[in-house]
Amino acid sequence: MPADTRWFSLDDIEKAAQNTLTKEHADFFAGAAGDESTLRSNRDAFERIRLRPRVLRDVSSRSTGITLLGRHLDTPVIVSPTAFHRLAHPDGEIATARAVAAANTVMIVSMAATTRIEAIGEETERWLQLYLQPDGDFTTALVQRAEKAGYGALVVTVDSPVLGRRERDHRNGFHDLPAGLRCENMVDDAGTLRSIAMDASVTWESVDRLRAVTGLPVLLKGVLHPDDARRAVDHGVAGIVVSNHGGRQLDGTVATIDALPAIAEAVPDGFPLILDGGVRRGIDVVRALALGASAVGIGRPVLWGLAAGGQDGVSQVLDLLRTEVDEALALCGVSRPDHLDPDVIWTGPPTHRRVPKHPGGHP
Ligand SMILES: Cc1cc2nc3c(=O)[nH]c(=O)nc-3n(C[C@H](O)[C@H](O)[C@H](O)COP(=O)(O)O)c2cc1C
Ligand SMILES: O=C(O)C(=O)c1ccccc1
Repeated sequence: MPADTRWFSLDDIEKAAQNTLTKEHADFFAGAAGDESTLRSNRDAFERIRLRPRVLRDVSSRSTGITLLGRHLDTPVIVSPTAFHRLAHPDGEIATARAVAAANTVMIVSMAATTRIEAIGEETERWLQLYLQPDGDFTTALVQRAEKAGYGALVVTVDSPVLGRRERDHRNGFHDLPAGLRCENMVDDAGTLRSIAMDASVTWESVDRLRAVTGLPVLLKGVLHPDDARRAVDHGVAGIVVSNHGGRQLDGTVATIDALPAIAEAVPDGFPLILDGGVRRGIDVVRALALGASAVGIGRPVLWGLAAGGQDGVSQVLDLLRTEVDEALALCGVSRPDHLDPDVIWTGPPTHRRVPKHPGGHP
């Protein structure tokens, strides 16, 4: 990275990342399923929600810290699980974990990581994302490794009975990792590399079976329906990630920020709810927390940070967002994330018409 490069927004970092990636890898990171309409609506829905700040409230003493699953974090932004970090940068998941440790937040490590889970940031609070495999013994063995390595929770992705059709990848013929990279945690005891199966037969009983073999808290990722959120609570789940997988699974799903209020209504007060999908600004974090999220996750911006600048790039992504959250809180007249509530959201008639950004992003 040239020393004079300065990034002022996640948008800048996305642009910088594009210059370091091949088209097929950039498309793999950026792309989504079908017409990519969910990918766009995650952003549009945030923009539609307008804020109604309060004034004259002495916000000179502020914090962006939160408590999530009993841990204090310095920022309400955590890292959602994304595959293949070494495709973005040679330091891969290890660089991400170091940046996450420096920001004192949580990294959800993907089952499709290109680094062994034991080698990823012992200094970091990390949770392991799982696709429940048809071979339950394989899943259990991986869970035991995560326990031994000090992972703090398991995050089961439940929006993927089959993989979404990402047409960019099909057009580009992107099906495999390049030579030298592989899903390191899919190597079994016999040394054989397995592929990650999307198991269409998983049910609530599969979640119960996982809970029975681990003492770790289990969260579900990919819930959009309030009845599923209620059911998750009934099944003893420790938290929910309200997610549409960044639009990469079922195209046409509701934007996550639009799905959130009904889910927040369905679960007990204080139940951990993490929202991801389209979070790009501090004001998006404020919108999500005001509407009932305990924290938010970011997916693609972490990959852009990695691609643009390795560990330092991911640090810049997390630092920019934390700074923006702090400023947005102040400007809303709120001194801490847990003081946000729906009162800060405009509920009158729509006031916003989406205006395309000026080409290049500058007026
Ligand atoms: C390149 C890429 C890989 C992903 N890999 C996984 C994965 O392995 N497991 C998973 O549960 N979600 C995965 N996701 C979804 C993210 O966890 C997250 O839900 C989504 O990216 C959030 O939206 P955002 O990218 O707009 O922030 C992936 C997303 C992207 C963009
Ligand atoms: O979940 C995803 O979106 C994803 O891209 C992925 C990639 C490889 C294995 C599993 C999931």
